[in-house]
Amino acid sequence: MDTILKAEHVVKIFDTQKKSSTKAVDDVSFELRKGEVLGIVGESGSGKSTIARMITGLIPITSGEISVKDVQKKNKRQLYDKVQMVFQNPVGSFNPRKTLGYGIGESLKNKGINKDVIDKRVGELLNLCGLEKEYAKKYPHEVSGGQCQRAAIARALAIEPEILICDEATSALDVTVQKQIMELLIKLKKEKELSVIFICHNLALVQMFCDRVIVMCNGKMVESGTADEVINNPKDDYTKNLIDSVYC
Ligand SMILES: Nc1ncnc2c1ncn2[C@@H]1O[C@H](COP(=O)(O)OP(=O)(O)OP(=O)(O)O)[C@@H](O)[C@H]1O
Repeated sequence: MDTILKAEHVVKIFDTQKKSSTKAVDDVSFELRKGEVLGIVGESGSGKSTIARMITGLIPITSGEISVKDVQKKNKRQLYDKVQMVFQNPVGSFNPRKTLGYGIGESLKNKGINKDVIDKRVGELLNLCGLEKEYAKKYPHEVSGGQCQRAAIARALAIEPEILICDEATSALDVTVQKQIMELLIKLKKEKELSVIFICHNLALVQMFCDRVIVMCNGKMVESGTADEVINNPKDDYTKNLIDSVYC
């Protein structure tokens, strides 16, 4: 499988005050292959979201490098077209005064695409994500959390990115809806060859749906491998504890 994203010796230091700083990510290297779902797990504060924010260019990298295939260094426009992100709180991520359809089509409008084409595309995107096209007329507060997360995924897919980063995107949803959203991501991976980075606390979901997993602890990557290897046969003590705390 082709490598689509490569992180090499990535470090992120946050300077909180003059005398104190936090090494949120410490010498992390990994790669994402085309059409795979890569899970990132680890306790709260272990650096998972910081990795996601560096990949999308929301925050700068202190040292090391993250390269995305066919994206020139520091070209934010190219990066935005290739990498999209979905967050934990779908309702809050939409403008409450605008319809879901408006939110889904906004990036296309910004590209100068005409309204009829956008409306058609929004309907297709909603269908792809398991919602009827009538949902385009609804407001974020008029739909369930799971439906809103589907709409958020539709919005992220509007400009046909190759990489989707889901940062705790299922965490606020109940278990059945979490599984449905994961099944949608797997469908998109198969149909669109989408590569997904799935940041999640739920190891059972990660084992079920991710191809490979990396485990973060205090900013360091302590283990990586296939989901089955890491979860059924963890080598690192931290991973063992993480798994025991969930399954015991
Ligand atoms: N903007 C910031 N300024 C200072 N410190 C930060 C900032 N953002 C994150 N940190 C710190 O970096 C570390 C890693 O945070 P991060 O949000 O990446 O963890 P996480 O693994 O995603 O946690 P969670 O699972 O709770 O979302 C934490 O110690 C956090 O307090």
